[in-house]
Amino acid sequence: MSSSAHFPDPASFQDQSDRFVSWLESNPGVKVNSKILLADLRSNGAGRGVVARSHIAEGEELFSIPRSVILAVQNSQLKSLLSQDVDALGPWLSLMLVMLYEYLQGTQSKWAPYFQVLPTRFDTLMFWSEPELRELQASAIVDKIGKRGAEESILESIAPIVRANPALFPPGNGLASFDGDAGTAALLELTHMMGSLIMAYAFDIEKAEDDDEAEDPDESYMTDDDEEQLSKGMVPLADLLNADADRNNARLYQEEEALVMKSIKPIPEGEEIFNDYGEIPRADLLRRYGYVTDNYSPFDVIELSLDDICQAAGLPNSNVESQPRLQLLDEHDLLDDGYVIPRPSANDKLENILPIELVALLTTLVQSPEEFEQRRSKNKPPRPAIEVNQATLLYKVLQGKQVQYGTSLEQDTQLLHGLLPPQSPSSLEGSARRHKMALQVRIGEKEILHSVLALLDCLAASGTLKRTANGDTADSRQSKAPRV
Ligand SMILES: C[S@@+](CC[C@H](N)C(=O)[O-])C[C@H]1O[C@@H](n2cnc3c(N)ncnc32)[C@H](O)[C@@H]1O
Repeated sequence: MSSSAHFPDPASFQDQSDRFVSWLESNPGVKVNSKILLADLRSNGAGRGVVARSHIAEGEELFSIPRSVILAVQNSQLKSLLSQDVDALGPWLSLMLVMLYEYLQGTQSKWAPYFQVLPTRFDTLMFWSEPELRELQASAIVDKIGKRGAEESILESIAPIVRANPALFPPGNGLASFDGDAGTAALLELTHMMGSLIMAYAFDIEKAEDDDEAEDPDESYMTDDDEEQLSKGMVPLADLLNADADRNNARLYQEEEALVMKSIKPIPEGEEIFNDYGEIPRADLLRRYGYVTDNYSPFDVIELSLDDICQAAGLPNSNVESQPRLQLLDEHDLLDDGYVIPRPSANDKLENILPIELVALLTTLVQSPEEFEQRRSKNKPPRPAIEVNQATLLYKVLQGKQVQYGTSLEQDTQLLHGLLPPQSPSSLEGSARRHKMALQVRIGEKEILHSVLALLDCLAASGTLKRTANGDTADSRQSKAPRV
């Protein structure tokens, strides 16, 4: 998110910031260091952010937010107004319901000035149209958006509570109720807004007696197993810090009475104060936070699906029940739906970047029938190794993946350069901005495909690749060997 278009009433942007800070400071116990400033960073494409007014030393307290100010289930009145146990909904849905309640209270809500600075529109993948999503081409991220699952949970768990309590959840906007098609659409829109805010803004809140460091808001949109999860809360101001990979210079500490943001290095005057969202591939950054910067490119990955690997190996399908090779791996907990390969860095060797489960799968798939039967009769998984046949199969999978993207790395690089002058990245809005971010994501993934193929080429050229034990050559079992 970046621009005016994401915020309600953008003409009052600065007033809203000022009112928010005044409201925040009016809460007993809140402390805000006078060396920081809530800044308008829309011209950089970064919405609001926190900036150092003057030099800040390492370890200085930037602000302190008492636990009672956090927008969370335990601090909202809703719990006492409903007969249901709100906490039983789990961390995501319970906070979503509470935020919906507080939002619909309008100015009556304790957090009204806080809602005024939160965006109402997002560039997270949940909100991309089909044509926009197609720009991500073969990126595995497209299958991880989970919009349908989220809507099913909302309709199953949240809608009945909302509809049964119209006095607590007044629909507003000329809508008589949250029933019927129009009501359901409005409810889904509002709950998606709350879900997206939780995904990009909320923190996992540790219990008061725990004094450890904060977790970053890094969970996917309601896709986690809710068991054993910490409760979630919206921490005003702490969530107005942006992040930019290695530019992290502040951290939130969860103390007994308050959540305290401190600098973790000296911050010069005028510099932005950044939180840490984690080492996230740009595809995931886009899914969760709706933005990308090049600083995250070292964390890009590619994901190869089990289906694609099985297909390249000539298996008719990837059903565990009907494929004994997959069954054997599954029994040994070595089977996955997808295999993630990180971006190789300068001196990385192939064996350092390929997950062991992927090598085990490749090894199983290239074994001769006799060899496989031998391992299966002993109920032993294969000994994972990168030999000629495995390398050849991997090569074929990677080439197949390249084809799925539809355009080449060179074409995409040209497209990106043609989009806009690099010095004005934030001048793009709406679909054009999404198009650019999709290009950045798919370029990152294609670069990894190229690098891994190059590593395979090097390995083949080095002459160190072993042939498999049964003497099969790569060419006898696979259609195309690595270029040697
Ligand atoms: C926790 S909020 C930070 C406050 C946010 N900028 C705002 O104005 O409300 C996270 C959101 O900020 C934006 N953001 C964070 N870091 C960014 C960056 N380095 N560049 C651009 N946008 C960023 C993304 O839209 C993300 O979803």
